[in-house]
Amino acid sequence: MENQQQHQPPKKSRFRRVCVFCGSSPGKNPNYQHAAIQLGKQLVERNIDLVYGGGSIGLMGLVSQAVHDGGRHVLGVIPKTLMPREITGETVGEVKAVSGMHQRKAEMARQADAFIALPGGYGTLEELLEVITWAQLGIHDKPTGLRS
Ligand SMILES: C/C(=C\CNc1ncnc2c1ncn2[C@@H]1O[C@H](COP(=O)(O)O)[C@@H](O)[C@H]1O)CO
Repeated sequence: MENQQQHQPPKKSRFRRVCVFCGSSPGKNPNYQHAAIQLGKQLVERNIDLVYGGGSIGLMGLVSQAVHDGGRHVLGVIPKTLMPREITGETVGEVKAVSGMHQRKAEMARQADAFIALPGGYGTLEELLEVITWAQLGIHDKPTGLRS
């Protein structure tokens, strides 16, 4: 049984790169941090790369570290002005600096095949609602999910 589990073929996904929106804080409930790490590991298990807001703090830092540690590509998209606030220490993967918040969202949406939102604050909510309304307007037809 143990051997069978070790030799499971990798799970296949129709998505190549998924965008994750999540909090720049770790949140009060440890389940949120656990969910961020688990989501990162599930992306790795399915051979899916990550695009996200580029921060190294909070849940953003946890999910990006998990994907990077698992050997998948991480693309962080972040406005230059937010770097001192949302990046502390080493960054993981590729960091793309953009000129503003709108450019960030547009670039994340362009790069992703689907969107997943984890717990977060107003920023996460804003990002999630924007991609939902873009879908409503027919700007994209990429699936959007919420892991609450
Ligand atoms: C300021 C502008 C628009 C409205 N605000 C935001 N739009 C997009 N992303 C945002 C906004 N405010 C914060 N963020 C980012 O969301 C991430 C998570 O933040 P949270 O509050 O911890 O959930 C974080 O990277 C924020 O930078 C101008 O168009």
